[in-house]
Amino acid sequence: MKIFLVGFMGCGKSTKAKQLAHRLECPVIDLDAEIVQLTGKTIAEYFAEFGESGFRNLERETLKTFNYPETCVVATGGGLPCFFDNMEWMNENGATVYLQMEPAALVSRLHNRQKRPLIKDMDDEQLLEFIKMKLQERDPFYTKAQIIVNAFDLDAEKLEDELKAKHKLA
Ligand SMILES: Nc1ncnc2c1ncn2[C@@H]1O[C@H](COP(=O)(O)OP(=O)(O)O)[C@@H](O)[C@H]1O
Ligand SMILES: O=C(O)C1=C[C@@H](OP(=O)(O)O)[C@@H](O)[C@H](O)C1
Ligand SMILES: [Mg+2]
Repeated sequence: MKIFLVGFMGCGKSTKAKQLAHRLECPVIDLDAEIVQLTGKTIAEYFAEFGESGFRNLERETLKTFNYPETCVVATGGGLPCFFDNMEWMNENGATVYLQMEPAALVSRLHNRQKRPLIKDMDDEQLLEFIKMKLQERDPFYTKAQIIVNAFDLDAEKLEDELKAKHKLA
């Protein structure tokens, strides 16, 4: 079973994917990190060179062509479910979990903005407005996930229990 974690930047996908994979004793794949490895560029450099549309094309390609192990946890980038048919593809090819979090909590998690080109020059106030606007646009995609959890106080054990209940993980 492939488990895809989706949600807004800062909700903890990359962090929780590692913890969950550790509990399940399976590999973790972070699609942003795979893109960095594949291209030899940071996400910020890739955006600067090829624009957001270039990044979205490569992101889709990476999602769909990666040679996934049978069981793994996959951290997706925050925008990935909201382009092309990526969300449907994940729902058809694995289990999907939306790590949901309030805008103000997301702001408090997003200290390291330089790594994230969409928000790199924003102060807290601008970021809060941006998140409120973007979440309205993205929530309809995220909420297509099979499991929706509150990401604020989420621990990996609870997440594992939810997945076992819903997907009969071994
Ligand atoms: N449970 C947590 N409590 C506090 N901070 C967290 C927690 N989980 C992640 N973080 C921090 O929040 C930020 C975003 O986490 P990250 O896993 O990179 O999110 P995403 O991949 O969804 O953008 C990081 O700085 C990380 O250290
Ligand atoms: O929300 C987005 O559009 C993005 C989120 C980032 O991933 P994280 O959600 O892991 O920060 C990364 O893919 C890129 O900067 C674009
Ligand atoms: Mg991440």
